[in-house]
Amino acid sequence: MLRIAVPNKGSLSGPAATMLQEAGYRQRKDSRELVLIDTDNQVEFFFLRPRDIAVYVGSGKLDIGITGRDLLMDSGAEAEEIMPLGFAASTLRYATRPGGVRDVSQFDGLTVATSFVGVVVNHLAEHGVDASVVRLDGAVETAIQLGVADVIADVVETGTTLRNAGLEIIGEPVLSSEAVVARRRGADTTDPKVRQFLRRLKGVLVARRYVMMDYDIRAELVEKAVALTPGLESPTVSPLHDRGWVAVRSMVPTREAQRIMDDLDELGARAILTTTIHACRL
Ligand SMILES: Nc1ncnc2c1ncn2[C@@H]1O[C@H](COP(=O)(O)OP(=O)(O)OP(=O)(O)O)[C@@H](O)[C@H]1O
Ligand SMILES: O=P(O)(O)OC[C@H]1O[C@H](OP(=O)(O)OP(=O)(O)O)[C@H](O)[C@@H]1O
Ligand SMILES: [Mg+2]
Repeated sequence: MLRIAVPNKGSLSGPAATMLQEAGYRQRKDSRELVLIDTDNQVEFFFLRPRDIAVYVGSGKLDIGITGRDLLMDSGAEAEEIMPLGFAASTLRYATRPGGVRDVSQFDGLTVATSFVGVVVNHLAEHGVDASVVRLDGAVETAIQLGVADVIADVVETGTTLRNAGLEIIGEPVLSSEAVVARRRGADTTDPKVRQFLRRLKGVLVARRYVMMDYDIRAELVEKAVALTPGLESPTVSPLHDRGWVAVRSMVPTREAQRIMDDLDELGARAILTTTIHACRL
């Protein structure tokens, strides 16, 4: 049985559960359930604190885990990222009061508050800066107002929390994060159970990023049309009963679908349809 760590709370837990459900796995009905066995798929899910997941995976007690890249790097555990999952995207940024220091190079002698002590200590060392680091669990933004720190390093998505706290971002991003699949460093990913799990998640990612596009086009324009919709490998072109026309079927990136439909329409394509992809294996 494959043993998988899944976030039990916070920004990662809802999207992770949705992705696993779309990949065909059973999900817990009650958020207090700690373990769930999906016998049909031969998988055991352990619902754990996002910050602890890298530790369990790094110790080898669990085969695979879903966590944030920032949490994985901060943990110092013997675990590594094997697949980005595209949700819970954020950046770790330094911030301070307007008019304060502008960049990490000016942090000598200052105090930095953060929940990501491992990442921040490494970042300061890389820049040869001698600053103190204070570990806080959350709501780090308030540390400056209360005089606990001069600078904070915190997770930023929209920037609203920082703005509301009267702080501004300074310097370059410390780290760009998103949800990832992690495994023990160097672990065997040729294991068929692990490969099947990764293939299922990849299928969900592709199904989310692409739509299926169908259209009819005059046979002499088909080369121009397929240049607009090259598909992942090669589009399917089928003859229509009316010999002057062909039907084309191709996967296109969801974000570009409307522009491609405009371009195809312009070219003379007709009956241009897009349909969502529910699941796939490529
Ligand atoms: N507002 C946000 N938008 C996107 N990702 C976020 C946000 N806040 C945290 N994350 C990401 O979610 C992951 C989990 O963070 P964390 O464990 O702190 O959960 P949380 O969502 O902050 O919940 P809580 O602090 O209530 O436990 C991290 O990888 C972090 O980068
Ligand atoms: O840039 P924004 O869109 O405002 O999002 C970023 C905020 O979201 C998270 O806070 P959370 O609500 O998890 O509280 P926490 O600080 O207690 O973790 C994070 O720690 C930031 O404070
Ligand atoms: Mg948080």
